[in-house]
Amino acid sequence: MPEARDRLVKPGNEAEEMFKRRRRSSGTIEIRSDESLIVNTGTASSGPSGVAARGSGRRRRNLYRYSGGENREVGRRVSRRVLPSWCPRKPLQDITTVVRAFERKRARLREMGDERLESPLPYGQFVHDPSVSSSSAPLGHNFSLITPQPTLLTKRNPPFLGKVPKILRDITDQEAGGSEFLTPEKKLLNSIDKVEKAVEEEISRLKQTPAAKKAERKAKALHKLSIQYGPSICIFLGSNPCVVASSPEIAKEFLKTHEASWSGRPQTEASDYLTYGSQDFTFAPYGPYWKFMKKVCMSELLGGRTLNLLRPVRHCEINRIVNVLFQKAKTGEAVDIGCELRRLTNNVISRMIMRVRCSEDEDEAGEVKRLNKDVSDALGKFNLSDHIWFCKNLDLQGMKKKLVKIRGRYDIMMERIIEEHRDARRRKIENGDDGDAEKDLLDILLDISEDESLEIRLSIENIKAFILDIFAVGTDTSAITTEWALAELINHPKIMEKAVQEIYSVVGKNRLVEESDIVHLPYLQAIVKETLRLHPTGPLFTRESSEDCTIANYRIPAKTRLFVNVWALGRDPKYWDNALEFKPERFIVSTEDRGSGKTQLDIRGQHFQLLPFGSGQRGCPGVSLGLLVVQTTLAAMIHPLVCVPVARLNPFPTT
Ligand code: HEM
Repeated sequence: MPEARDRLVKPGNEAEEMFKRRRRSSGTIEIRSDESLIVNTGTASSGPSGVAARGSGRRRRNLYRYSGGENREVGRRVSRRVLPSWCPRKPLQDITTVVRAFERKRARLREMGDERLESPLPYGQFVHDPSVSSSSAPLGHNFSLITPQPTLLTKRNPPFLGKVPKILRDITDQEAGGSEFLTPEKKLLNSIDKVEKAVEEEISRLKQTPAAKKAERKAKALHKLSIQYGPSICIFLGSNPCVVASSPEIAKEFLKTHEASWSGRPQTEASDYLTYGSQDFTFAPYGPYWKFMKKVCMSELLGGRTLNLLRPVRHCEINRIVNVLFQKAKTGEAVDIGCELRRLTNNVISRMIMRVRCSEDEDEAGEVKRLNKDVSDALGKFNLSDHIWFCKNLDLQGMKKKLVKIRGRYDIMMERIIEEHRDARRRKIENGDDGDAEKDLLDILLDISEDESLEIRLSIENIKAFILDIFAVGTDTSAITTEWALAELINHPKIMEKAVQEIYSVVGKNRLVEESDIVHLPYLQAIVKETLRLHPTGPLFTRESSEDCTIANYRIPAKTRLFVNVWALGRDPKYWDNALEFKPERFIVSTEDRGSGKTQLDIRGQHFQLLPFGSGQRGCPGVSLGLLVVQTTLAAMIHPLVCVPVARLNPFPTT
């Protein structure tokens, strides 16, 4: 942190002067519940820079603003961007006030016996690492997996989960004792370094928030609007007209009654460029090419036969994650569950497509993972050029440059992988071996592209774009669903207990759950459905109209965007009793219920109050794969085994 150090080396030891000045001031510091600090400077108060503050003895409004190193009073024209009066004259030069304030708040909370200090953990298996802030990730970032021990249930969490407060506390501890040999400057430097590092870490974590989680926040905001204005609302995103469907009836109108008009997808600059001009599947316009790919997907690529063929790949990856968790539990190490789950789904998809794992130690695999992340980020980012017509060619956010780089890297990697596959295929043909046993999705796509009898010939761009699609939509979705399911189970120990008992009764204690067990685990299936109802990973899926149509008496022009608010549909009180409660039992149909004509709620798009995979022709073609991965992984993670089998990491040889 060279700049901070430079600031401190000033003639006349300015930092020490400031320490003294601060000690002289008799002001008290209050802390608001949102952790912002306010100085109550007493009757003859003066600000840190010696400028008198107006009024006295009251909570003061922020009257000082940082300008050219001085915290000056700004008078009546109070700027909205002002620093509070306790703020030091130069940023981060003296943080003792901040540190002391946090100390006081801690002491006050201790006096009050803050309830949060007393809260027991929900379930013995997972302990939240208090040093890490909670985030939109259902499990936060770090969870320690601990072998179930009843005593652990009483372990207490400290009041604040944020990392920065913890560091500030450490700094005060450092000040309190043991560091008397350090000069004030050294202490300050250490503190500034620590705070800066922590803030940088927090920011980079925020940046890593997957697009699916950001989408959930948007869905919540639109839900609030729909409560006020009704189930179908029209909004403008820049110059683009959009409609939002927030009730099952309206969703049905769009997705079933007028399905043909709403089977397109809106294009964005990112989707168009990364998919070689929408030559993929997800963003392809509704037409003959899309229909051909849909047929190929359902019969070949994501159909039952291919899924069976690639079952060992999934089994092996689930085995691996169970091993990792078990090893870490033995040593008491913290596990970032979200990260492990994303690694699992990345590996599953990557190995199913091209036999390459996404583990960090292999160069190529690491690049697959990084690219996947960059592509998801680019596709999920709000781009002004997509919404404001005069920004179209300006590239104000530097998006175009980023896209060119990402696609360049992707081209290089994919061309090499395709070439390797072609070589392997040639060798196989020369050896007279044309069996299906070790075919991956890329092999199947190459077979299709070489088949001259088909109505559409796939180009290399089509293949590359399709693979990019599957990575973008097939990895995070399954990982986040599993993470949410785990979070719900941790918060509902009785449901967890019931699920574990069910797994015991079907699988026993000596072997790992397999995909073939899932049909015999109805309660586990219900848990996953309930998770998808409350936490759909596609909370707001989009379509675009190809022609004018009239819905709910509103005339909607062609090229209007549709947002289906799946998040709101799953909470509609008209369809769900105690909609906010996590209750898997609502998906269990007893024999008596069946006798009285009650049927299972369908999750594949027949019931419009539950659309986690969309609906109709354009619905998700990866439902079966997604459900298999989520259900089996969840079952394997909550199933306490007597011994954990050693992962066979390579059932299929990598090319
Ligand atoms: C829990 C996991 C998953 C969820 C919640 C999910 C959800 C969705 C949703 C909501 C859509 C939009 C549907 C619509 O417009 O009606 C979609 C589309 C799609 N999904 Fe999934 N998905 C999951 C897993 C997967 C997997 C594993 C794959 C493939 C390997 C996949 C491939 C696709 C594709 C290709 C589309 C675009 C379909 C089209 O435009 O025709 N999904 N998914």
